[in-house]
Amino acid sequence: MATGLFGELDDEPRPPRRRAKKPAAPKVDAPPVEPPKVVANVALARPVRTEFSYTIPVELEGAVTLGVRVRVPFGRRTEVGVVVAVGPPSDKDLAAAHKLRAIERCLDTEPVVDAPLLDLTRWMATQYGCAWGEALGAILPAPLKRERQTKRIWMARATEAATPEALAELEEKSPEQHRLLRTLLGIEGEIGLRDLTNKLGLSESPARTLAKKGLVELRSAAFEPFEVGEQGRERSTPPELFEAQAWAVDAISHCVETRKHRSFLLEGVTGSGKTEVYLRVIERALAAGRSAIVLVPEISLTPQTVGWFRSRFNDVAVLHSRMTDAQRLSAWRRARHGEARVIVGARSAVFAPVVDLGVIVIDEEHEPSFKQASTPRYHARDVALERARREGAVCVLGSATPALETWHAARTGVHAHLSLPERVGGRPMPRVEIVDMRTEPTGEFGALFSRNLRQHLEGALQRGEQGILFLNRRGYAPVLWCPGCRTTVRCAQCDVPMTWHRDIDRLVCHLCQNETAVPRNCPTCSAPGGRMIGAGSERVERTLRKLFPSARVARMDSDTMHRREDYERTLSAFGSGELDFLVGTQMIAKGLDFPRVTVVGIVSADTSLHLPDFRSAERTFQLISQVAGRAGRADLAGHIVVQTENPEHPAVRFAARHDFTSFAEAELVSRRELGYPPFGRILRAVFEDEDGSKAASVADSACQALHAALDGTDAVVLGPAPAPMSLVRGRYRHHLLVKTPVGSARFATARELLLELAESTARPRIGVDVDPMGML
Ligand SMILES: Nc1ncnc2c1ncn2[C@@H]1O[C@H](COP(=O)(O)OP(=O)(O)OP(=O)(O)O)[C@@H](O)[C@H]1O
Ligand SMILES: [Zn+2]
Repeated sequence: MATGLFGELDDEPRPPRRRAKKPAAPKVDAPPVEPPKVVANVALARPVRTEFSYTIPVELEGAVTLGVRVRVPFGRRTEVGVVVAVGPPSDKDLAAAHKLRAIERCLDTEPVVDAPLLDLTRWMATQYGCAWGEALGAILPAPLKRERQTKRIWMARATEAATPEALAELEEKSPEQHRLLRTLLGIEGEIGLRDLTNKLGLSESPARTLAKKGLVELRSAAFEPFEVGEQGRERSTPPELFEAQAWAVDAISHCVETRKHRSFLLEGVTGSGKTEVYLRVIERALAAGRSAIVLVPEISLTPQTVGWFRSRFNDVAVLHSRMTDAQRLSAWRRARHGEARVIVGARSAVFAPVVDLGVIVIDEEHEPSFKQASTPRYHARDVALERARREGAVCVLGSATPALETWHAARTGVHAHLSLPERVGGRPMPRVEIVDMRTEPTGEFGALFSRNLRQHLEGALQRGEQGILFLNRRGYAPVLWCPGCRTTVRCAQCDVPMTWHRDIDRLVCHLCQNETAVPRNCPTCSAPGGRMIGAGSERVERTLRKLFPSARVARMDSDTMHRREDYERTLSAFGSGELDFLVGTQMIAKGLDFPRVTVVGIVSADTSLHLPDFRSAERTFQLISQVAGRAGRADLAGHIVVQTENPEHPAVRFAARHDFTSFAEAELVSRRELGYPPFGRILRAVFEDEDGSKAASVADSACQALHAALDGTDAVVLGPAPAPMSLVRGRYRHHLLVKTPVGSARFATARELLLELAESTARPRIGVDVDPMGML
């Protein structure tokens, strides 16, 4: 039985990186073998940066070509890999000719990866320091990574027997079953079991046990060929372009039509009609016989966004993380055979095997979610630029708040800089008022809703308009604090405070999803009277309902939105005016375009301001601008209220004035001084182990090795130090950073050193992140 090609499913956690076992050597008295004339190099998804040579049996000659998947023996098992080269054996192969083993089977009649994509994955492997096979693993759809495809999935629902009593009984005995059943009880109808367990961080076994007990019904269902936003989209007639839009469309399309590779930054304020520019460029790319890929952050893959594309083009395929195997494979095949010429998707859609790629659009290009958090840790923007360059395509990076890297690149001529400085129809940007929460009287609602925000919400409610309230934190209160011993209740597995979720009356760890009952007395000093401090989206929702008892309110965060249907239903209710206020986390920050929204409240602008990350000001600026951009998009004027305890912070002040340029200029000055991107490059290594001292000591020796190799050069080694998240799921975490100027040869030196260490170390687990987007 073959093990999964590149791990079973790409969203499952990867096993710790270990040194791969070399195939067992045959007995010494094996008869001498004729050296092979031709061997195949096969990339396997193992964390060793090398390919493996195999001989090609006669019956497979001709079938084994570049880019096909093959099954090969590996150690005592077999694995599936991709053929990346076929040719005469190397000297190394010849020296070990008696050890070469033969390919067992060929799984494809035509290559699954074409030559340009094969080259692109090799570039990725070098760039991000992973095995070629691991990079290939990122581009193939999950079903192709397994030899056998699953055709059915499990749907779960709570049964009649799942009464509150039955649920309460599980609470002590089996916290995992309790968590699963409780969540199921909160869902109307059924939900895909894998979606649910992935989200809750559980295996499928609690579900099976619950099914045996009769509390959960599991139904095996065939994949349904349903896609987002497929139904009921009317063809829409495109509006006449405004001058700035027309100019941008022409500049970009000209390159697409004349097959000239070029990259563009399309900087356009929120509501300036960037999407219309993408649509027109794609239209012209299609007319020129070429294909298009549109990348959006997963979170904005809303029916609304997708609908815009479906309403214009016939052959759109959508790729997102919640698709079933069959849907993903079908979209991928349609792209490959030229049936789908427009692909809309999240990060990994950058690899869609379209025919004659003409343009890649990255909307909200500054979003950190374009960087993958696990191996291969690629950034879809960088991959898109590289792919476009290799395939003679055009890359369009669109944003109201470009990443400083992108903006700097545009300023220095790397990207052509196009801008849409005004909102569609000359509408004014919404007025932003900053409220200093330190001076706001703390009454019953004061800490959460300033007088100013209350007034605006009240006005909107009276006029029949709508409001959006944003707080990037879920739960009711993020901290349970004991005034007796001045400690907070923390997760047993992670070094973070537990969040009180009032709807379920549990304390939840946001890192590992563990829950406990709310203790009556302080677990540290046994004193009663713990205080719930701070606020999350649940608290905002409850307080809002108290403030405006007649208002119709919905909350959108990952606790209330379990399925795509939930999300779609809530948004469409909001769109059709069945709701007055929408409360939510970053789930509602972007992409939404509702004409009746006139008030937006940012309940606290401070959540991202004090993160230990050099991008915290940039993130804060982006979040405020995006959320603010949801208001006043049609004929009604918009009001934004930004509540903060840091009203003087440049990120807050400049965002309130919609002044990206001044913010970027100021921020770049400090980036330059500190040698951070875009002026410097960063490498980060994280050392994780259950044994904290082991993680610390290996991090320490890694640092010494880096100092020995780099001291006296332009590279700076920082650390080691405990990572900001210093304990997660029982693993202690230490990290170090290497900083070099852009273009320094030392960057590669440091990367190699760290990668070699990571490959040769079983414990602690060492993760190396090239150009990291986060420092936690
Ligand atoms: N030329 C045009 N004429 C009339 N309406 C337009 C035109 N271009 C765009 N619009 C409309 O203006 C609204 C805002 O456009 P769009 O959503 O593309 O802006 P955006 O720049 O992508 O905004 P955001 O960054 O906030 O998502 C949409 O409802 C869109 O249909
Ligand atoms: Zn935890």
